Amino acid sequence: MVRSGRRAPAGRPSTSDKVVDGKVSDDIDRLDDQAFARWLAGRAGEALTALRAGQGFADPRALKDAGDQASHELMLAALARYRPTDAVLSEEQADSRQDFSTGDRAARLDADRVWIIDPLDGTREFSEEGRTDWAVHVALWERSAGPDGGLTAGAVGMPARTGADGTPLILGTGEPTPAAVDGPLRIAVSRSRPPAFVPQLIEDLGAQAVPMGSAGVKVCAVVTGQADAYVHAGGQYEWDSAAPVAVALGAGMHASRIDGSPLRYNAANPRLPDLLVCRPEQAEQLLKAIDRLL
Ligand SMILES: Nc1ncnc2c1ncn2[C@@H]1O[C@H](COP(=O)(O)O)[C@@H](OP(=O)(O)O)[C@H]1O
Ligand SMILES: [Mg+2]
Repeated sequence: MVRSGRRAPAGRPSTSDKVVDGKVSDDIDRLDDQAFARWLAGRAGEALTALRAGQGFADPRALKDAGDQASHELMLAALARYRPTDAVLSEEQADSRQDFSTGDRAARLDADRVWIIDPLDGTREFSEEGRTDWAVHVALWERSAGPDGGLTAGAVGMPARTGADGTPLILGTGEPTPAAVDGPLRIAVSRSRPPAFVPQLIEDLGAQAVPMGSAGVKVCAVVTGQADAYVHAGGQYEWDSAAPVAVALGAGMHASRIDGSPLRYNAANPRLPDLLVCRPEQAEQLLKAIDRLL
C-alpha cells in the first residue's frame, strides 16, 4: 500500500507569504508529499501545454527537447525550493542512466527520500499535433518503506486530457479500483516499441492490443478501466514506471516485473526494462502466459 511519510502541518499562511503562480508559497510548503506530487505534476503540465501551444509542431525534435528541458528545470527548481534536503532522480539529469553498481556512488543511494521524476513521458507523442498520450511523472521513494525502500507518493499528470471537472487530468494514489469489464482482455502496449512477444501473447489469450504512447498513460488506462493490463519489455528506466506504479498500487492493481518479481526503485542501476501492471485477478494468467513466451 502506498503511504505518505510527510503530513501537512496545521495552520494558515500569513498574508505576507510570497505568491507563486496563484498559490501562496507557504501553502505549497505545507502540502504533504502526495499533495505536493500532484501540485508539481500540475505545474509542469501547465508549462508543457503552454510550450506546445507557443512553439507549434513544425520541428518535432526541437519541441521534444524544449519540453524535456522546460519541465525538468521547473521540477528541479520546485524540488530545490520545497523539498531541499531530498535527492532527485530525473531522466534529464546528465548522469541519470549511469550504473552506480561499481565505482562512483550517487548521492541518491545514501538518501532517505528520493523524488523519481520523468518530466515528459511519451516525448514522441508530445511532439505530434493532436495526440494526448503523454504525461508528467512525479514519485517519491522512501528508504523507510521496506527492506528495499518503496514508493510512498506518486502522481501522473496527463495535461492534454481533462477530468470530470474540466481541468487537466492528474491521477494520484487514491484512485478507486475500477470495475471489471466483460470481453477480451485489453492489453495496453507501446505504439512504437511493443515487446516482441506481444503478438503471440495476444493470440494465446484471445486478447486485444491497445497501442498508445507513454508508460504513465498506459498504466492510467488500467487504473481508469480503459485497459486490463499493460505489458512492457525490452527497455525502460525507473522514472518511466515509478509514479505510474505508485498510482496503480494505490488503486489495488498488480505491478511487478514480467517474471513476477518485485519492482525495485532507487537501485544503483536505474534500468528497469520490463513491467506488468494489471487487474489483480489477471496477474496469474498473464504471468504464466508471458513465461511461456520468454
Ligand atoms: N526499449 C526501450 N528502451 C528504453 N526506453 C524505452 C523503451 N521502450 C519504451 N521506453 C520508454 O518508456 C516510455 C514509454 O514508451 P512508449 O510510449 O513507447 O510506451 C518512453 O519514455 P520517454 O518518453 O520519457 O522517453 C520511452 O522512452
Ligand atoms: Mg519516460
